[in-house]
Amino acid sequence: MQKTMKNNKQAEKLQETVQEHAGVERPEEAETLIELKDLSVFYGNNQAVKHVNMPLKKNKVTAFIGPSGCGKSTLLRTINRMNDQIPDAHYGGQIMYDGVNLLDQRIDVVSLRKEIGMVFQEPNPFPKPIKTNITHALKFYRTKKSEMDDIVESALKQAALWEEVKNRLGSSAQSLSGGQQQRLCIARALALKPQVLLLDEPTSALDPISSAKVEDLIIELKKYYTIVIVTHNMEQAARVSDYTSFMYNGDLIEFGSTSQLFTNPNEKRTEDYLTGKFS
Ligand SMILES: Nc1ncnc2c1ncn2[C@@H]1O[C@H](COP(=O)(O)OP(=O)(O)OP(=O)(O)O)[C@@H](O)[C@H]1O
Repeated sequence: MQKTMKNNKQAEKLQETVQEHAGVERPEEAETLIELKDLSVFYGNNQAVKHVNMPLKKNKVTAFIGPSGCGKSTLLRTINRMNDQIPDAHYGGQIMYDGVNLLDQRIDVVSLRKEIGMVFQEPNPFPKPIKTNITHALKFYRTKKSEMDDIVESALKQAALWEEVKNRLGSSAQSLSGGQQQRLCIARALALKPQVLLLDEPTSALDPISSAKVEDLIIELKKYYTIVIVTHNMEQAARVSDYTSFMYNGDLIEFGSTSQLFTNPNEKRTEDYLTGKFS
């Protein structure tokens, strides 16, 4: 018999949000783009992620939630091998994408990061003109000069920033607001035509209005991209994600559709976290 979450204010609010926003699709009904298989991540002897099995669904938003230090960002950064930059980081298991294990040492990580782009917590545009922020990386991929303007316009339009910056593309990116800078960082990733966008707490440094714009953008972008987001904000996870993974102490405790996980979790620890019994 299914259990329902004991009522408290936080749980009730989350349930309302999820009912308003989330679809009812079940994981087995959606196409898997990336499969994490028995994935472990270590920093030296410290195992930050423990034997995680999880699908990432195509053209869906998956949220990673859980208390601080549970391994969300580590898991996210492993997907496009950003953790390779940490000297004693190492992995076990597989990340299967298009028949290839992304953890294979023969993988070209520069091409991988083009395919699987990342946006960080703090907006980090280059201290250069807005346009250069988009074109800079394109040069490494031999993009023709004649195509640059079209790519800049299309990336900024997709990131819902074009109207705000089209008349000042030569101005410094640092003249933009925090929220605009974050959308510029999203545009910079989109210009490389990725399949997947990894977002590491993309709104935590933003004011509520800018956060809402980025959330609207995420919902719009999933038509074209597969998105994974780490967030501490449960309301945000309930608003933007189709699937949610709850992590605790390096373990994946529960993965499911956001509507199921937020309204009817299978695991007691998920319920306790969602009802604020620990944070
Ligand atoms: N660069 C690093 N070197 C060594 N250990 C690290 C490093 N980054 C993270 N860790 C450790 O890995 C574990 C998981 O950290 P991680 O940042 O992935 O968790 P998180 O859930 O994203 O936390 P938060 O919500 O606070 O950002 C923690 O024990 C952390 O101390």
